[in-house]
Amino acid sequence: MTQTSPTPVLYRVTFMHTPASPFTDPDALHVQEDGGLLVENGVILASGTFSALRAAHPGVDVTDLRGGLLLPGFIDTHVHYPQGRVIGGLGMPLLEWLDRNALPEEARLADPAYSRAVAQEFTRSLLQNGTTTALVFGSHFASAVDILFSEAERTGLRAVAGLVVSDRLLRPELHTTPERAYAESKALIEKWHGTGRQLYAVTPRFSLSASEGILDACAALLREFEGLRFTSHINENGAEIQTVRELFPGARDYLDTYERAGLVTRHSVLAHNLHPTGRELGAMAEHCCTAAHCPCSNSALGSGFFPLKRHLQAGVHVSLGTDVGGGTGFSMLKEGLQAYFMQQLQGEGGVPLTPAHLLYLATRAGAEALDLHHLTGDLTPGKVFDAVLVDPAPQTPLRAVFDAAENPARLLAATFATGTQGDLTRVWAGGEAVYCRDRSGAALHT
Ligand SMILES: Nc1nc2[nH]cnc2c(=O)[nH]1
Ligand SMILES: [Zn+2]
Repeated sequence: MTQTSPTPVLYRVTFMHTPASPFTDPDALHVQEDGGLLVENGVILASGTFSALRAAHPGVDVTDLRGGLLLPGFIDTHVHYPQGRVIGGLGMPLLEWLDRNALPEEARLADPAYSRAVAQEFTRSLLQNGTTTALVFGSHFASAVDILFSEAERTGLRAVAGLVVSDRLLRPELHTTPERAYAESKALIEKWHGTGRQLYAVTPRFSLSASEGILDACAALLREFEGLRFTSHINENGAEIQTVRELFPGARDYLDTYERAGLVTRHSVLAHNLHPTGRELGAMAEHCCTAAHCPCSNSALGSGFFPLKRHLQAGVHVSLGTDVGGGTGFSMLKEGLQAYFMQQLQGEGGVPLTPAHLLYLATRAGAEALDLHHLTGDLTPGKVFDAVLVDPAPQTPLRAVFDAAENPARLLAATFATGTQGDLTRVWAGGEAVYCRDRSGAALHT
């Protein structure tokens, strides 16, 4: 990635962010109309009203973004790098979808030329959707993971990613051994963990495809290297859960297959968790791990409703993920809206989500899940300037709402309800403009 400019810039724009959680703090949403954000060397130095910041910093160049709405860069906590080209495999439950749709494509990433093209599409898709940090489910091939990290670093995406490891029940070309999984992961960790914006996540695909030996190899890596993250899948689909039960007769439940190997910690993010037991929720809360909620995928694969209320009551942290390609695309706006819909559809059992909840789930909740909230996830001074500008073009549905809005809260609600990638015109990662689209629709970066 190119160096950030050391020259300070004062951005003039209405901005919103959630430095706290609306699930616990009713005043979590901060709205600054006609705001100012002073950014230098990629870091936010000061924030407030534009007029106050202008008075305090009269000589600084101003970038005028009035008419738009600035939000923190989105944080997608569950998205599969090798599945961008198989979005849209509708009409199948999880295990059939994996066999027929996802795994044949994942096998193609053995070819570095193919994986480079996919990595470029993937990083571009995330950035142009305003996602500046992602917990990425990598590839089964070390060469493809290396290519992903180099593309992420080149484009400015903060990827928390790793080699996906499995040793049974997928396809032979996707299987490895505990020894090879350990050795290949270690080499990637030594090259990429903490390099630039990149971090490493130890990633067994799911217990269904992982022997105890390979889970132990994952645990050895977590013990050996500081600050690694861990991610996998859990409790997504009835047939999957039943198979895991049969494969691990000694485990108390699905979580226990990871827990007894020492894989469930503050740095663990488990995707889905649609069908948890009370014990699993209690243990997840105790270990301070996160459930990544992926509502578009849950709907597309017919996996079920996410029991958000039970997670919150148990004290389990929840973040949001697109789960491309089980999910339907890279938009965290669409994902937030689908989360809202699915809670609405649960009636009394659902949690009524406000636009502040959706913004929190799409930004700060992900930063907390990844233990990166000291760096990103909101726009308070001291944070890196990871941000996205919503600035709908004239004569579009969202522009009509923006122009008519009587208060800024309406802008946020409408952005989630009807905003698309086409309404996002600029994205910054670490203060650098990594995506920019002019009014004609031409992409100027990435
Ligand atoms: N949704 C989803 N669930 C999984 N469980 C194991 N692999 C996958 C995957 O690729 N997508
Ligand atoms: Zn997934």
